[in-house]
Amino acid sequence: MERITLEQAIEVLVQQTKKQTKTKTVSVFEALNQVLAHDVYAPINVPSFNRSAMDGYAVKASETAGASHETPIKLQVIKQLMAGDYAQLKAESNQAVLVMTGSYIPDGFDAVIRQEDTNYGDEVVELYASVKPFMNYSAIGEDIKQGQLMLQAGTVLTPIHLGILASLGMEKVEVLAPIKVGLISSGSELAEAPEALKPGQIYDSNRFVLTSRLKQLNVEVVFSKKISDDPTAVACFIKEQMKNVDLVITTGGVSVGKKDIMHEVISQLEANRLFWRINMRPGTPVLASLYQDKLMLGLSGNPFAALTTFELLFRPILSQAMHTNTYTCVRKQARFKGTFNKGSKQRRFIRAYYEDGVVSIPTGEHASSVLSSMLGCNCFIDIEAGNAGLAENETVEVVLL
Ligand SMILES: Nc1nc2c(c(=O)[nH]1)N[C@H]1C(S)=C(S)[C@@H](COP(=O)(O)OP(=O)(O)OC[C@H]3O[C@@H](n4cnc5c(N)ncnc54)[C@H](O)[C@@H]3O)O[C@H]1N2
Ligand code: MOO
Repeated sequence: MERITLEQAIEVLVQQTKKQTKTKTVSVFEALNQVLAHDVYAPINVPSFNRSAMDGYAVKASETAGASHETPIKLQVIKQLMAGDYAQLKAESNQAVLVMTGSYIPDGFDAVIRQEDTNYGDEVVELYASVKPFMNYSAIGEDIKQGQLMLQAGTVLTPIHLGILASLGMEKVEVLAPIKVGLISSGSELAEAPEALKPGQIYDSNRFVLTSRLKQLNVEVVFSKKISDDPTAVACFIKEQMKNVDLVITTGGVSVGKKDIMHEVISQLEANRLFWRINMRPGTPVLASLYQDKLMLGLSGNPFAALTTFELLFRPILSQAMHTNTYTCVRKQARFKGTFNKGSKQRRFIRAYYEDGVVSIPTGEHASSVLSSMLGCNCFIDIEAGNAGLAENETVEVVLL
């Protein structure tokens, strides 16, 4: 089978991804990182009344003209309104209302003079400065106007979004149900703590990286299982579990070795192979298939390869499923700092750190089998096929994580 490009692979995967149709209603408190199912229009004005932005006195601006320490103006204080108080008043001439920051400003008053510019009077207040109309006055709807489109369907909810929903008095919100993913790391060499390592074994790290990454992306991880290199065991497990998930991700067993069992798994399941091998390093031998009309994404077992192909392939799938492009990797041009001498016949992604238009690479190993030098990295540099290496100050393209 011909190797395909990364873009072709993404296109095939996205085409086979069904959009999530299930929604659920959650409390705004629980909605962090979930995808909004519908547009939200503001049901109320925020604030829903004219309010004071200062501790002071609500006045009519025109009645403060010319006030100074030499020529104070006296107003009658007809009411004291703390934040949360309300009173229906009829403003008459030369009157003021003592207000606090956040207090309701009764109709007829159009500005607030801060208390520092007064004698703090209780019944009569002396003003030592004038104010312009709407000074220190936060008008109804200043923050949000009733009827305004506030949040669009497909928004991945952040703390600010939740604050906005809360300020609109919304207790619950309808979100897309997270998609369900099952994860399998395959390999007879894989151990898991507290098991002691036998000679020839390594601890399974892929499952921990990918499961936690899926959770960060608000995906429901239905199972996360380590299985030995036994194609029948893996096929049986997938057969049994496929009904519970929207997609299965596996790591390991996709290359050409005797124990690269995922080819046999696909054949036992009679799944439909979509592609095998992408023209890129790391992670070349990605094996994608369709089983029971659902995607199975077989990633390489090498930890850096598994992580890279997960980010590059799964995020477009998730964006498609969740009706949003928020998960899609952001690309930027950057100035390369350092040197990278490894030439590359194939397109290559290397781990790096991007900040303020400059990208640098870690000093550790760049091998596909090495996870630790990913520490502190926040992007990949996308290096085109045939590149001889990277030179200082060269402009490169980075994919942000
Ligand atoms: N003769 C050839 N050999 C290999 C080729 C090739 O074209 N011809 N391709 C190489 C490339 S490139 C890659 S990438 C790997 C892909 O191997 P697999 O995806 O089949 O993965 P495994 O062989 O199962 O494992 C590779 C490596 O990663 C370790 N591993 C596996 N699972 C985990 C895990 N969950 N946590 C941590 N480490 C894991 C495993 O022990 C191996 O060391 O094939 C090359 N070979
Ligand atoms: O494709 Mo592999 O480059 O070693 O991860």
